[in-house]
Amino acid sequence: MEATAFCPAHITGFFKAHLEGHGDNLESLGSMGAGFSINQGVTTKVKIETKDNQKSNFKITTHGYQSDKTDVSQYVLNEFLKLGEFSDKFFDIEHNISVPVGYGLGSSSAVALSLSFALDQALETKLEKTIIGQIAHNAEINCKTGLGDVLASYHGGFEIRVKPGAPGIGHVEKIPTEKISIIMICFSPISTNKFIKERLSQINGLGGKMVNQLIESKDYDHFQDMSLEFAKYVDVMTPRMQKIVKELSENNIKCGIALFGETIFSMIPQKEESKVLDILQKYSDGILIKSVLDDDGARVLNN
Ligand SMILES: Nc1ncnc2c1ncn2[C@@H]1O[C@H](COP(=O)(O)OP(=O)(O)O)[C@@H](O)[C@H]1O
Ligand SMILES: CC(C)(COP(=O)(O)O)[C@@H](O)C(=O)O
Repeated sequence: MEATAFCPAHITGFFKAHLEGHGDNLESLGSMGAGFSINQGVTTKVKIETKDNQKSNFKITTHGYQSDKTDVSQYVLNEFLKLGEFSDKFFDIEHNISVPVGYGLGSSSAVALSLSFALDQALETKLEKTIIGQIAHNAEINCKTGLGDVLASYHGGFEIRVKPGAPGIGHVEKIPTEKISIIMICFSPISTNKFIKERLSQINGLGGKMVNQLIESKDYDHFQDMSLEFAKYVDVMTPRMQKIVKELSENNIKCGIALFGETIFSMIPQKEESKVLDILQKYSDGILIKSVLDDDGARVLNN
């Protein structure tokens, strides 16, 4: 039994945390906000074998960008283990992570959701799609690695999260766009876990107001302006980021900040791509990523 699934990386431009909800069940927690999913992300392959005399019942291998922990994957696996009698099974899990981990590109949510889809397929548990999403969402909330990324990357596209919560509870409004390119430069990671534990309480209503404004304008340039304002407000702008934002703006190029990371993104018409690349390529200490939107969201891949 074997299955592979993909989940796009997701970038948040601004958000409002919802960490108190109905009875505090994890599915009702999350965030409102806005962002977009891209066609790079995490591909997860699950192979289920018969357990021999291995000590553990699972092995997690990561290809591509590496991470310091795998607790998100373990949470998802444990939730599936509760669904049946799998004590004679060995789970060989392989994540292929094509975006850097910890830079605001939602790698942890893409790990969780691609694994949840792959496990459902490989185990033939035939869960409802929203339940598959809820398992991944709960892993993120539990490990404090994200709030709204699972809801967003479940749906894909350029989205406004108008109601917080896991798939099936939260709602997104997708904003249709012309064919645009996404260019990003990533300099250093910011731990979402640390931010949620230490600084989240200092952020108040701005993200919620921005959601309402974007519902009105539905415009990606407006989204980028608000993302910059939000990043200044939550005080994540470094001098290096300010310098690049200034240079892009002097060349009439809009950009925003990926939360939480020292990462700048620019959503631009495809014909302007080379202008942005020419500027960002000079900063050779950053990881440059060129992408397009993924409109489909997380999914099982046919092998
Ligand atoms: N299987 C996993 N793969 C990648 N990261 C994981 C995994 N399990 C837990 N994590 C944690 O999630 C963190 C990445 O999440 P986060 O800080 O939110 O960054 P990102 O913006 O990339 O989502 C990693 O540094 C790691 O501590
Ligand atoms: C911004 C964040 C809280 C974290 O995002 P990341 O660092 O990519 O895990 C996100 O989950 C959201 O709710 O919008």
